[in-house]
Amino acid sequence: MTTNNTSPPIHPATKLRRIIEDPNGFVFAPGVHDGLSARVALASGFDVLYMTGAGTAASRLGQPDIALTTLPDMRAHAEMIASLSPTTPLIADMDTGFGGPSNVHRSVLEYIRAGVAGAHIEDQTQQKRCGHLSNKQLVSMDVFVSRIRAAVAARKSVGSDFVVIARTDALAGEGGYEEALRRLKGARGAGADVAFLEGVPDKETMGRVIRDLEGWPVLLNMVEYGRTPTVSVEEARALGFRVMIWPFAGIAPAMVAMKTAYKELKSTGLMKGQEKVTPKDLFGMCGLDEWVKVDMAAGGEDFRNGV
Ligand SMILES: C[C@](O)(C(=O)O)[C@H](CC(=O)O)C(=O)O
Repeated sequence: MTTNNTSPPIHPATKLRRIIEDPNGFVFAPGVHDGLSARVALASGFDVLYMTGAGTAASRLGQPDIALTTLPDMRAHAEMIASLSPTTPLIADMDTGFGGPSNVHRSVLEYIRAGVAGAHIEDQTQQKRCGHLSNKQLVSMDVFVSRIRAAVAARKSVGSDFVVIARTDALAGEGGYEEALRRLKGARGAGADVAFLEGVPDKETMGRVIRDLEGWPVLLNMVEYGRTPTVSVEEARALGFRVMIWPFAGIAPAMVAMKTAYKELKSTGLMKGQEKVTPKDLFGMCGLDEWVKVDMAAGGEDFRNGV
């Protein structure tokens, strides 16, 4: 009998679930909005990534975060990002789950097949909008809980450790905090793994939700210049949050850098003052060396004389 000493890599969903189930575990994920941002985040040492839906709408479609992205858009984007480092957990935005329980069920199976480790599903209506905009419309608590129930059933149906994150946008609605808490507790009852209170307005509410959901992992959405005051990773952790995402960490600075560069090119006809980036630097960031190794290992000739 032959033995194989190399254990198979741990599936990223299992990795994520283990961190979340460890009472001292903490997940800290930067937003990535496309392949390049994912590459840069990985090269910066992040070991969990967050695919922002707002950033996906902006980078893939050039559109605002107002429900224009469909399941195929989000799934394809997530699959591409997850494929760049198949062992790194990717948490992805799943908006409303894209319909009724059957749609949510199917969306979760699609994300699992795409290699996504976990996703958040919210209680806005189908025509949702970014959680940091005004006049959001909510579905009833029953509809929300049925979305979560469908998501949990989907992951269980394929024996996946996929992490289901229940997001409520109810804080901004008429029922305020009490209604949001009721919804999160309902989602917990339906088997969600993590609570996500969207648009937390102050530190007092941060502490309150942690206390009120004691024993259950809570996510902090750190959208800078949104409704939530900026807190550091250390502070979030000290407050008791177990997951923290920074959705705009890549896309906001990228937009600023592009604006500056395009403006300069348009007005001066030259690109000056930028940090030097050669084509090889860019391709190197995107895995050129690994592809050269793949080619050589297979006995290919393509890169024998260098690139
Ligand atoms: C977390 C979020 O769903 C996202 O798409 O990244 C957004 C972020 C944003 O648009 O500010 C949200 O909070 O709704």
